[in-house]
Amino acid sequence: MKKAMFILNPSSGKELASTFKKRTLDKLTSLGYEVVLKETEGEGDATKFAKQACDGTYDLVTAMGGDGTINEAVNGLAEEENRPVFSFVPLGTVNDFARALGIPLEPGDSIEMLEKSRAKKVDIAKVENNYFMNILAVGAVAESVSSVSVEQKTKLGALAYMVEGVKALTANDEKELTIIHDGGTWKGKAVITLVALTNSVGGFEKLAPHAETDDGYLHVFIIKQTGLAAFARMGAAILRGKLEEDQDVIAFKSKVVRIETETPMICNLDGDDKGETPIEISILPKHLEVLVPLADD
Ligand SMILES: Nc1ncnc2c1ncn2[C@@H]1O[C@H](COP(=O)(O)OP(=O)(O)OP(=O)(O)O)[C@@H](O)[C@H]1O
Repeated sequence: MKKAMFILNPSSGKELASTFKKRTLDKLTSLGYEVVLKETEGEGDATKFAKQACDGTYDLVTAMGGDGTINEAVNGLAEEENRPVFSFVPLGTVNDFARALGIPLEPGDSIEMLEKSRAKKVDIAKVENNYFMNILAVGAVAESVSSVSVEQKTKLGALAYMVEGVKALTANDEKELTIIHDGGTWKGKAVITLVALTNSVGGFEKLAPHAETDDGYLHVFIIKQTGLAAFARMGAAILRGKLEEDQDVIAFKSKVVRIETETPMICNLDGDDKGETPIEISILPKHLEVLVPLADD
């Protein structure tokens, strides 16, 4: 019999988890899995459980929760040799990984999808001992995201990030950076540097339109200055999928990126603060097999 571990964060998505727990259990059982249910109680649990699922006896790990839980589960799988196939039911505010993979954002639909799915090999990125699937940010937005409170998130959802992001980006707080990449070294002042793996960043599905989940590259955007006028212009460019054409943006792709700053700066990985500069980011091509809808290419 096939075996699946179902990792569930009961606090995710305004308690939606309890509503969808039974449906997920029933679906996995009907697909022929013996299911082991693991409910998280706090930070690190999803990572610990996902690691346990790499003991060679599991075929599938299904995680249900927000981006935080999904990221934790991927971090548990990333280092292990016997990685089961991964799937997830998104219950978050933003759900960038789901958007990028074409996984339905409605939890019921993403549970149904398990029945008509295929395993796709996707890239993840590594920064020291941490892994991310969507985005690393250094600079204004990274600092601002860390200031969004749980209450703000619950009340305002993605808007909370927008409010803090706008505040930070319009402040035009430039920092001296050195970015070493496959094509050379860039030195200069920037407000924020983004390293994206997927097209969807912060819910904007066209921020990095050329980033494919399995293209083997880190997509770097250095935003040199913002201020109110530039911010409005870049906002419009993001909606058209043309950020890289903006006069104050430098964009390139690379397999390895090293970011150095004059003073240590917070790094935000998929929405959570993890460490400080200097950092070296590398891509692990097609490292994780994820269940996506059958129709997705
Ligand atoms: N039983 C629990 N009760 C409260 N918090 C928990 C529980 N289990 C895990 N957590 C915490 O929940 C957090 C992850 O929450 P979640 O998966 O909803 O991600 P998120 O990043 O807040 O989602 P999003 O920003 O997409 O809404 C982790 O910080 C983890 O420590």
